[in-house]
Amino acid sequence: MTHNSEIYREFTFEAAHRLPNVPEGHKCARLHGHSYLAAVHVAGPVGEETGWVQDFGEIKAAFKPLEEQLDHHFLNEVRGLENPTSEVLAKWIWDRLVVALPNLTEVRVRETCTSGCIYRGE
Ligand SMILES: Nc1nc2c(c(=O)[nH]1)N=C([C@H](O)[C@H](O)COP(=O)(O)OP(=O)(O)OP(=O)(O)O)CN2
Ligand SMILES: [Zn+2]
Repeated sequence: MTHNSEIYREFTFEAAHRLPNVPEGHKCARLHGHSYLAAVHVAGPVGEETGWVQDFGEIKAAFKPLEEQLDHHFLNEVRGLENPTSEVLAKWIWDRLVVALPNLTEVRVRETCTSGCIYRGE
Protein backbone atom coordinates (compact mmCIF):
# COMPACT_ATOMS: atom_id res chain seq x y z
CA MET A 1 0.00 0.00 0.00
CA THR A 2 1.31 3.42 -0.92
CA HIS A 3 1.63 6.40 1.39
CA ASN A 4 2.11 10.12 0.94
CA SER A 5 5.32 12.01 1.63
CA GLU A 6 6.74 15.46 1.24
CA ILE A 7 10.24 15.68 -0.17
CA TYR A 8 12.56 18.63 -0.53
CA ARG A 9 15.69 19.64 -2.35
CA GLU A 10 17.93 22.43 -1.10
CA PHE A 11 19.95 24.84 -3.20
CA THR A 12 22.55 27.37 -2.19
CA PHE A 13 23.57 30.48 -4.03
CA GLU A 14 25.55 33.62 -3.32
CA ALA A 15 24.03 36.95 -4.22
CA ALA A 16 24.21 40.64 -3.45
CA HIS A 17 21.26 42.89 -2.76
CA ARG A 18 20.07 46.05 -1.14
CA LEU A 19 16.58 46.85 0.07
CA PRO A 20 15.38 50.07 -1.59
CA ASN A 21 12.22 50.61 0.47
CA VAL A 22 13.52 50.42 4.02
CA PRO A 23 13.42 53.49 6.29
CA GLU A 24 16.26 55.96 6.04
CA GLY A 25 19.34 54.77 7.92
CA HIS A 26 18.33 51.06 7.81
CA LYS A 27 21.43 48.93 7.36
CA CYS A 28 19.81 46.87 4.60
CA ALA A 29 19.64 49.89 2.32
CA ARG A 30 23.38 49.41 1.87
CA LEU A 31 24.75 46.94 -0.67
CA HIS A 32 25.51 43.61 1.02
CA GLY A 33 25.44 39.91 0.24
CA HIS A 34 24.10 36.62 1.55
CA SER A 35 24.80 32.93 1.16
CA TYR A 36 21.19 32.09 0.38
CA LEU A 37 19.58 28.71 0.88
CA ALA A 38 16.40 27.85 -0.99
CA ALA A 39 14.43 24.69 -0.18
CA VAL A 40 11.89 23.42 -2.69
CA HIS A 41 9.22 21.08 -1.27
CA VAL A 42 7.03 18.71 -3.29
CA ALA A 43 4.38 16.36 -1.88
CA GLY A 44 2.46 13.39 -3.23
CA PRO A 45 2.02 9.63 -3.14
CA VAL A 46 5.09 7.44 -3.00
CA GLY A 47 5.08 5.27 -6.12
CA GLU A 48 4.75 1.52 -5.51
CA GLU A 49 7.52 0.72 -7.96
CA THR A 50 9.73 3.82 -7.73
CA GLY A 51 9.58 4.20 -3.95
CA TRP A 52 9.66 7.97 -4.42
CA VAL A 53 7.36 10.96 -4.83
CA GLN A 54 9.49 12.44 -7.57
CA ASP A 55 13.11 12.15 -8.59
CA PHE A 56 15.20 14.80 -6.77
CA GLY A 57 16.94 15.22 -10.12
CA GLU A 58 13.75 16.64 -11.64
CA ILE A 59 13.58 19.28 -8.90
CA LYS A 60 17.24 20.09 -9.53
CA ALA A 61 16.60 20.43 -13.26
CA ALA A 62 13.60 22.72 -12.66
CA PHE A 63 15.64 24.98 -10.36
CA LYS A 64 18.67 25.20 -12.68
CA PRO A 65 17.51 28.15 -14.82
CA LEU A 66 16.62 30.06 -11.66
CA GLU A 67 20.01 29.35 -10.11
CA GLU A 68 21.62 30.78 -13.23
CA GLN A 69 19.72 34.03 -12.73
CA LEU A 70 20.45 34.23 -9.00
CA ASP A 71 23.91 32.86 -8.25
CA HIS A 72 26.58 35.59 -8.08
CA HIS A 73 24.11 38.20 -9.30
CA PHE A 74 22.94 41.54 -7.96
CA LEU A 75 19.35 40.58 -7.20
CA ASN A 76 17.96 44.11 -7.60
CA GLU A 77 18.82 43.89 -11.31
CA VAL A 78 16.81 40.69 -11.84
CA ARG A 79 13.31 41.29 -13.26
CA GLY A 80 10.79 40.88 -10.46
CA LEU A 81 13.39 41.24 -7.71
CA GLU A 82 13.71 45.01 -7.66
CA ASN A 83 12.85 44.85 -3.94
CA PRO A 84 14.59 41.54 -3.07
CA THR A 85 13.31 40.68 0.38
CA SER A 86 13.08 37.02 1.38
CA GLU A 87 9.32 37.24 0.95
CA VAL A 88 9.58 38.56 -2.61
CA LEU A 89 12.29 36.05 -3.51
CA ALA A 90 10.35 33.04 -2.16
CA LYS A 91 7.30 33.97 -4.27
CA TRP A 92 9.50 34.72 -7.28
CA ILE A 93 10.93 31.18 -7.03
CA TRP A 94 7.46 29.64 -6.53
CA ASP A 95 6.00 31.42 -9.57
CA ARG A 96 8.79 30.10 -11.80
CA LEU A 97 8.70 26.50 -10.51
CA VAL A 98 5.02 25.73 -10.15
CA VAL A 99 4.43 24.85 -13.81
CA ALA A 100 7.29 22.33 -13.92
CA LEU A 101 6.53 21.10 -10.38
CA PRO A 102 2.72 21.06 -10.04
CA ASN A 103 2.92 19.27 -6.67
CA LEU A 104 4.99 22.10 -5.21
CA THR A 105 3.93 22.73 -1.58
CA GLU A 106 6.48 25.11 -0.16
CA VAL A 107 9.45 27.30 -1.02
CA ARG A 108 11.75 28.33 1.80
CA VAL A 109 14.35 31.03 1.45
CA ARG A 110 16.97 31.42 4.14
CA GLU A 111 18.86 34.67 3.99
CA THR A 112 20.99 34.29 7.10
CA CYS A 113 21.41 31.52 9.70
CA THR A 114 18.57 33.05 11.67
CA SER A 115 16.15 34.63 9.17
CA GLY A 116 14.13 33.59 6.17
CA CYS A 117 10.70 33.09 4.67
CA ILE A 118 8.31 30.24 3.87
CA TYR A 119 5.88 30.66 0.96
CA ARG A 120 3.09 28.15 0.29
CA GLY A 121 1.47 29.67 -2.73
CA GLU A 122 -1.31 31.60 -1.03
N1 LIG B 1 10.83 40.58 6.73
C1 LIG B 1 12.08 40.81 6.29
N2 LIG B 1 12.90 41.57 7.02
C2 LIG B 1 14.16 41.78 6.59
C3 LIG B 1 14.59 41.23 5.37
C4 LIG B 1 13.68 40.47 4.61
O1 LIG B 1 13.99 39.97 3.52
N3 LIG B 1 12.44 40.29 5.10
N4 LIG B 1 15.88 41.41 4.98
C5 LIG B 1 16.76 42.07 5.71
C6 LIG B 1 18.18 42.18 5.26
O2 LIG B 1 18.35 41.59 3.99
C7 LIG B 1 19.26 41.62 6.24
O3 LIG B 1 20.46 41.37 5.51
C8 LIG B 1 18.92 40.36 6.96
O4 LIG B 1 18.26 40.65 8.14
P1 LIG B 1 18.76 40.39 9.65
O5 LIG B 1 18.07 39.20 10.21
O6 LIG B 1 18.56 41.68 10.34
O7 LIG B 1 20.28 39.96 9.48
P2 LIG B 1 21.55 40.17 10.39
O8 LIG B 1 22.39 38.97 10.17
O9 LIG B 1 22.18 41.47 10.07
O10 LIG B 1 21.01 40.16 11.86
P3 LIG B 1 21.75 40.65 13.18
O11 LIG B 1 21.27 39.69 14.21
O12 LIG B 1 21.25 42.04 13.42
O13 LIG B 1 23.22 40.58 12.96
C9 LIG B 1 16.36 42.76 6.94
N5 LIG B 1 15.02 42.50 7.33
ZN1 LIG C 1 20.14 41.29 3.17
